[in-house]
Amino acid sequence: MTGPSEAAVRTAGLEKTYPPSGPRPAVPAVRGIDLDVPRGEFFGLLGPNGAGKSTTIGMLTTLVVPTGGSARVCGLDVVRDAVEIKRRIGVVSQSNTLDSDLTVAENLEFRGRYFGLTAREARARAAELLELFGLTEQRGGNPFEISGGQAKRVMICRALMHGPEVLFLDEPTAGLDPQTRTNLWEVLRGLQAAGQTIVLTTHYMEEAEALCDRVAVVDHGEILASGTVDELKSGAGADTVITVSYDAPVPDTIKALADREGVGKVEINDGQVRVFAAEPEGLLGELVSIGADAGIGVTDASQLRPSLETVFLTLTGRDYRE
Ligand SMILES: Nc1ncnc2c1ncn2[C@@H]1O[C@H](COP(=O)(O)OP(=O)(O)OP(=O)(O)O)[C@@H](O)[C@H]1O
Repeated sequence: MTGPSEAAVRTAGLEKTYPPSGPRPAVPAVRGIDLDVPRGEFFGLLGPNGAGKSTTIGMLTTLVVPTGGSARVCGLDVVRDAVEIKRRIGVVSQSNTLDSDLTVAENLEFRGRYFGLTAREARARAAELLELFGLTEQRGGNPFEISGGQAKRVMICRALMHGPEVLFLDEPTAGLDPQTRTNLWEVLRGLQAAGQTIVLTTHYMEEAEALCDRVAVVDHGEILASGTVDELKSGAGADTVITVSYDAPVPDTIKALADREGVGKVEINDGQVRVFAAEPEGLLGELVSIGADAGIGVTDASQLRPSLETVFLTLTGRDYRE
């Protein structure tokens, strides 16, 4: 039933609606998503807080029961074959779930024993992973007395103890400082280069751009777009986004910019104008002069080069805020 040719993850119309609780109505957190992640891929679910990423990963890792659609991981059904899936995957959650009663190395060895390694095998595997992740010095330490980045690396080691086919990471670098974040990116790149299939969630655009072969942009429980970062950038049509805020309502002449070659669309919202353009040269200056001619001042201006951020803006019309 399962084999190397099976996709690592495949979902069809996957849904989760949390039931109502007291005065709170039901929450449709995930509203029919289709994913197809081949083995060996580094796949990212990217979206703002509350988009439904954790709920999706919760269903894929069998912790959250879907209310609709289907999901298969390593060819197995997340509801029917939950026990077998747990043996095949590694999961790294957002918060530190290491056991404070055990040392760093014991946390790993304990996990190895749980998955059927002998004591000797578990010790050897733990030592090997700690070495690989530059954690040998911390092996005897308490997992709550090491840095956040080190604790995250220990959690990744623990998730790798039984050689999982797919590694799931929920917001692996949330709360880490930029230097620690890029160090962790290196670790994850190394894992993928060694053949590990990785699925991560992130709300950091640059993280998805830096790591993922393919990305699904999620918002309000739905996939807005998916593909490689380059496909998304060209597919969404937002090459460069210029945003200018004025101190008064803008003149109608600004709308005429939309007729210009190389300009996709012009959005006007109160005193803010946003121009989506494939050929942005000179546009920013022009937006400032149009304001000056009409006697209104510019309070803020920015020009975003093509990125996942501009893709999000194009797809949702909203700023992507971390
Ligand atoms: N156990 C739960 N019961 C009810 N609602 C929930 C539950 N878990 C999540 N939600 C709601 O479901 C929606 C999606 O949440 P989810 O945590 O999946 O999003 P997310 O994209 O992972 O965001 P974050 O990164 O902030 O966790 C949100 O509106 C959230 O409040």
